Amino acid sequence: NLPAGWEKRLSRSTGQHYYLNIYTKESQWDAPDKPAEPVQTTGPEQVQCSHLLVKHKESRRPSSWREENITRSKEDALDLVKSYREQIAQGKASFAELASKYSDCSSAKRGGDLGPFGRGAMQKPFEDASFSLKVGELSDPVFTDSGVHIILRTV
Ligand SMILES: N=C(N)NCCC[C@H](NC(=O)[C@@H]1CCC/C1=C/[C@H](COP(=O)(O)O)NC=O)C(N)=O
Repeated sequence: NLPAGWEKRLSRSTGQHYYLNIYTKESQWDAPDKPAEPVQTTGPEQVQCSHLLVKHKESRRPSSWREENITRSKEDALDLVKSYREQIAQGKASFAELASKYSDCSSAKRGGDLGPFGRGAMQKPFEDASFSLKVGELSDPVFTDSGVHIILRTV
């Protein structure tokens, strides 16, 4: 029978069976004769990201250079972050421009730049999002105890 790490599939177009390597997602017509190996992808040691943080009343520190006492709801923070993301994605504003104006993090002064960081530096949801972005990619909204972020991986 089938070696480990493979799945037998039926090709709808040809009616033939093919074999899918569940790790690499590659497929082949002939039956595999040895187990498929999990691929070890470690990813980068460090990344550099900028972020735009919108805090809300449940943030771990509901205060920032912009606003002494932040009282907006988490939903309102998410709506704001989505609107900023839309403006950036549509090329209506640059990430750095909006981060410097609206980010509730002190990194706003640097267009949102956090500098290079490795795993273990940032809160886990932020780290996981940052390390899964390609260089130049803009994240979807990310929630941490600090608030709601969008993240741009720059290096
Ligand atoms: N290594 C660098 N450059 N600085 C140390 C970062 C420490 C780290 N910070 C975060 O995880 C939050 C979320 C992502 C960015 C970030 C920035 C926070 C957000 O604002 P706050 O909730 O703190 O008021 N402001 C600064 O720390 C942490 N482990 O708490």
